[in-house]
Amino acid sequence: MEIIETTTLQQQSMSSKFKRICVFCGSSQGKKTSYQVAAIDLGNELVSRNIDLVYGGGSIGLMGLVSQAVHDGGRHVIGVIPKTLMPRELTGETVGEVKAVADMHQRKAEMAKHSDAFIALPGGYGTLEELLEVITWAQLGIHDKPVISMFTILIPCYALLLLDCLMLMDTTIPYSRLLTKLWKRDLLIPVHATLSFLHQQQKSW
Ligand SMILES: CC(C)=CCNc1ncnc2c1ncn2[C@@H]1O[C@H](COP(=O)(O)O)[C@@H](O)[C@H]1O
Repeated sequence: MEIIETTTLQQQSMSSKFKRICVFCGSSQGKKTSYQVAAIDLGNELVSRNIDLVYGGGSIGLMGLVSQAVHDGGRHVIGVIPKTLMPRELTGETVGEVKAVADMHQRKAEMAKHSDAFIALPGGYGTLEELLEVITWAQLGIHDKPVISMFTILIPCYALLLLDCLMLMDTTIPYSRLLTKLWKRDLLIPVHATLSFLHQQQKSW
């Protein structure tokens, strides 16, 4: 305990259980520059903690920003991309390693297989779908990896409204019970605090 408290951030990252994190995020950059800043910050934070990136491949939107930041920082990037989306006009250039998969289902499975944790940044239908899928898999016990939704942190009203509706309907397990590991309510937390939280929690995973 003593040792952990006095350990520097760098030492902590060396001993981090999280070697690779999957980031779900928009294929567009979004309206607010704060989303773009968050994507670049997240990429830089992964680099500073010696964590590699798994993502959906391509250089478009927030996906492009986070992957470029991780790649520029010298960490390994794995882009998992369905063959049908591979034409450059759809996705742009992919940095790092490209894993070609048959379809979207295989993509999600592959992304999950290679990752120790999941973080969602703002995005559209695709991001929301990916986020909900990994939450659902956790609920079913298919994996026991942390899921952090910066989607709901950065877009609190709409995303939380949707999830809160499900809870009001009592059709889903409340977040707090679903995954004590799933962090949701702390709004406006900067990216580095999100990663620090993940580090603090890592013993429970
Ligand atoms: C045909 C077309 C419009 C391609 C756009 N290009 C794309 N290239 C790669 N992955 C994507 C693309 N569009 C959506 N995705 C997937 O859906 C997520 C983002 O979708 P969205 O922008 O949130 O909804 C990404 O994490 C990625 O897994």
